[in-house]
Amino acid sequence: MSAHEITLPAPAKLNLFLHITGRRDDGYHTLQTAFQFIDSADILHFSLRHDGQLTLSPDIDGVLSADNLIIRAATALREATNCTLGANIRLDKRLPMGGGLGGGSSDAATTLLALNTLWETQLNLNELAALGLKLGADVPVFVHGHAAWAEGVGELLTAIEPDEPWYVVLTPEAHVSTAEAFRHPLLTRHSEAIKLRDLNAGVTRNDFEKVVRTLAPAVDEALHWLTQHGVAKMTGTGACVFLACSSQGQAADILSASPVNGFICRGQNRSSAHTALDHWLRMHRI
Ligand SMILES: C[C@@](CO)(OP(=O)(O)O)[C@H](O)COP(=O)(O)OP(=O)(O)OC[C@H]1O[C@@H](n2ccc(N)nc2=O)[C@H](O)[C@@H]1O
Ligand SMILES: Nc1ncnc2c1ncn2[C@@H]1O[C@H](COP(=O)(O)OP(=O)(O)O)[C@@H](O)[C@H]1O
Repeated sequence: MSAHEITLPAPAKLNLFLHITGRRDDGYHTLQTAFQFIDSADILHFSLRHDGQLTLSPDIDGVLSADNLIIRAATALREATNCTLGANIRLDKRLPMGGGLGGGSSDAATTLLALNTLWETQLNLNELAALGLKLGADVPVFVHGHAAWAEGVGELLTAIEPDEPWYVVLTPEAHVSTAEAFRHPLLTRHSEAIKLRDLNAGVTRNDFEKVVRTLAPAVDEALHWLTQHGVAKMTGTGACVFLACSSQGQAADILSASPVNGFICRGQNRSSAHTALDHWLRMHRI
């Protein structure tokens, strides 16, 4: 393994709950949520270039390379640090897109972590998270790499240690635009703020569920079906829905009976991107 190359995962997240508590003057909504990572991930491979060029392959259908959060993250890091190096980046896209699993944000965070290492730009995690926040509200939690209680627009983070259960995640055939969900007239925008200690008191929900169920009948059906087995929730602005299970076997059984496609995975409080980066740093004795 050369010090000019690094391969890191970009894990997905679940929003264990999501309450919208208000709206800022700039139109953005304030929320409370809990993020936990799962062991399903995209895989990104980076190799250093000295000529300043940035390449990404393969393309994602429908996303211009310049709009890809990977290229945007790399460019933001280069500009913030006046770095003149470049990279060839390979993306093995495994996560469903636009499903509330945060794959694009996680790809951006993994890119910041990987290139900050290869380029030796030496930003700390707070500086990388601030850069990431300009790309998307979910990027900071992936940069910090720990399950978190989040407030603000998702950037005020407190590390938490929820259980790490097996989950069934269903991926209904529906695309829900985050912007459309946020501007829906029937969205609950003023949920009462709760305290971190109330997290496990059974009082949480995802405030987007009501509007997304009307916008996307496939989400409604998936939630309806999964609820027979326990407290099912949607993640982010959907479309994916999930259920915590008591064992891997129970998760597999529920998935095999499901009329909707999906996968099973394990909750993780530490991001696999950080675990892999630590391993790489140890191998290179940095
Ligand atoms: C609600 C979450 C929970 O994780 O949803 P998912 O994207 O994961 O489903 C995120 O915070 C989503 O944040 P982010 O991914 O940055 O949203 P973007 O796509 O950039 O936002 C699209 C649009 O939604 C609105 N928006 C977004 C975030 C926010 N806190 N308030 C808003 O009102 C804005 O109009 C914004 O222009
Ligand atoms: N590297 C990337 N991976 C996924 N989506 C990306 C990426 N770069 C830009 N996008 C855009 O971001 C949108 C949201 O993607 P994603 O993060 O997968 O979903 P969500 O925000 O619902 O969790 C995609 O539909 C796509 O247009």
